[in-house]
Amino acid sequence: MKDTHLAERVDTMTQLKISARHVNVHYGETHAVKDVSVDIDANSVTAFIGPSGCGKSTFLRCLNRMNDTIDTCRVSGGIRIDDEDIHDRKVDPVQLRAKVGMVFQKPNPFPKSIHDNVAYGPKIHGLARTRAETSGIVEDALRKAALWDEVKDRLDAPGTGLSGGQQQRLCIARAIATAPDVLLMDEPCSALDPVATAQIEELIDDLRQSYCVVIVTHSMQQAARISRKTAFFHLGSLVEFGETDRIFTSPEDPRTENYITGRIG
Ligand SMILES: Nc1ncnc2c1ncn2[C@@H]1O[C@H](COP(=O)(O)OP(=O)(O)OP(=O)(O)O)[C@@H](O)[C@H]1O
Repeated sequence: MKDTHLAERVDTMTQLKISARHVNVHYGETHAVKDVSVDIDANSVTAFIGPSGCGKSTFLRCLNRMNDTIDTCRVSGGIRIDDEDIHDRKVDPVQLRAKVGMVFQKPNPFPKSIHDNVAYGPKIHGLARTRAETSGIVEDALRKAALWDEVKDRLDAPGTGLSGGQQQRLCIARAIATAPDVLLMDEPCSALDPVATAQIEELIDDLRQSYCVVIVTHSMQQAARISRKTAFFHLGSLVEFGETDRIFTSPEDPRTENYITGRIG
């Protein structure tokens, strides 16, 4: 009996990727994220949902210290990834962002070729020393982003010339190319049509096997389709967090229920 408990505990421990404790974020006088604590699993998709302005994106940006780049923004509390404090003095935020990649709402390829968009990160992080190594990383990342077959014959063409959905997959390939463990996605499908959205959702489902994916979405249907756990935010607070199926079928907090039934938000 004891052994079973231990096995369960070890299993739980090995699955934990990100642990946030009492995270608060202020922009000047605005208290955007209020005392948020949450544990996020490895190799899993976790969705952040909630009405506009509830702090989902702000909290997401805490996970790779992207808020450090905003002058008025103050973050307090603890965030550990693989049990390492991401605010420790020895953590270089640029390295952290390579390990915790980010994909934004609007596809934002660099004004460079498809190849160079993906090669850029590995080059600046010293992951590729030779042309052959770079090509290998580019191909691997484009394959993982389910884009290789569509672009392999035109790697020198500009990334900005691709369709919206292809551009977003290029941005995912760019994030993957620096060998991250975590992929943060801030409404990655909101600028895409339903076909491109379905392709990205399918891709996220594949990526889950190798990465910890955290996605902010306005679409509850999307959260229900792709995530294993869901966090519902409201007015800066994390109101409820748990298995996605449970959150959508039997939420514990009336605010969650009001949101998923369309009464707020
Ligand atoms: N750069 C910023 N400077 C000042 N205030 C900001 C900034 N970014 C966000 N805020 C404020 O912080 C609060 C949370 O915003 P945030 O963008 O995190 O919410 P959200 O839930 O992601 O919203 P949405 O779904 O509309 O993107 C809001 O009141 C917003 O106005």
